[in-house]
Amino acid sequence: MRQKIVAGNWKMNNTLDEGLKLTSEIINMISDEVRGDVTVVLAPSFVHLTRVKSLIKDTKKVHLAAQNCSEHTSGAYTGEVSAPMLASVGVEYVIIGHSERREYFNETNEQLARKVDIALANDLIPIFCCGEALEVRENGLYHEFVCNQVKDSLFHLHDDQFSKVVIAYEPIWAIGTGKTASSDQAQEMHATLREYIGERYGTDIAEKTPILYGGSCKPDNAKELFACKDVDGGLIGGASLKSRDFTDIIKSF
Ligand SMILES: O=C(CO)COP(=O)(O)O
Repeated sequence: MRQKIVAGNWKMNNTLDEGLKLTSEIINMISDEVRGDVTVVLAPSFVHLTRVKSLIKDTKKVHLAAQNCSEHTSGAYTGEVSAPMLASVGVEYVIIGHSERREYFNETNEQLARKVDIALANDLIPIFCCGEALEVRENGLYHEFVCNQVKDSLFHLHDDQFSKVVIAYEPIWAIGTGKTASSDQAQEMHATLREYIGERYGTDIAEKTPILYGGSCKPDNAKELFACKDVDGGLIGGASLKSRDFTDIIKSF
């Protein structure tokens, strides 16, 4: 059985008080009712990581992610946050290659490959994001586009390294637009990715790789998306900022 994961990407939202309140509400709401095999991950901003960590550290169900890390280990990179720094405050996962980082901060597949390496070297689990823009979807070349993102940033990894990676398929046209991919569209892309991973790493590893869906995932569509054979959970943006919506999504499994 593949690991099921629901991760909340808070992006650049929430003051400290708001983030702590949201975290406490989520902890309380999921206490008894969430399936044991669902891993819940919260990705607050860097400045809130340590405080959120102190709230979640006694629960086994909620884990901590950062939204990004530097491709460098240390040094004169003003404003950057390194993977060793994240590991040292108890972060377990790191989102790498979100489409907003690719678009607004010009992150390239090659740079993301270096971030993945440095995350793994520091025992952080990369949640590697991929996904196509609307024009790529419409010109029909989205399979090649998304598979190339995965190849260029991940396929240099050895089997044991790749086995630690979580993938998030987030079609850009569905992010924050309210226009989710249909369950058929999500399943099709997830199955393509799994097959492509299988060609490189073999069926065993491909079958164990969690592939999350992201893009306007909400309580009213999560059940249908999560029921797809190759959808192993979600990377949730807007709906992760409301405790009720986020926990309803978690309970959709
Ligand atoms: O980008 C996302 C998660 O990383 C998805 O955002 P929305 O759920 O707001 O569409």
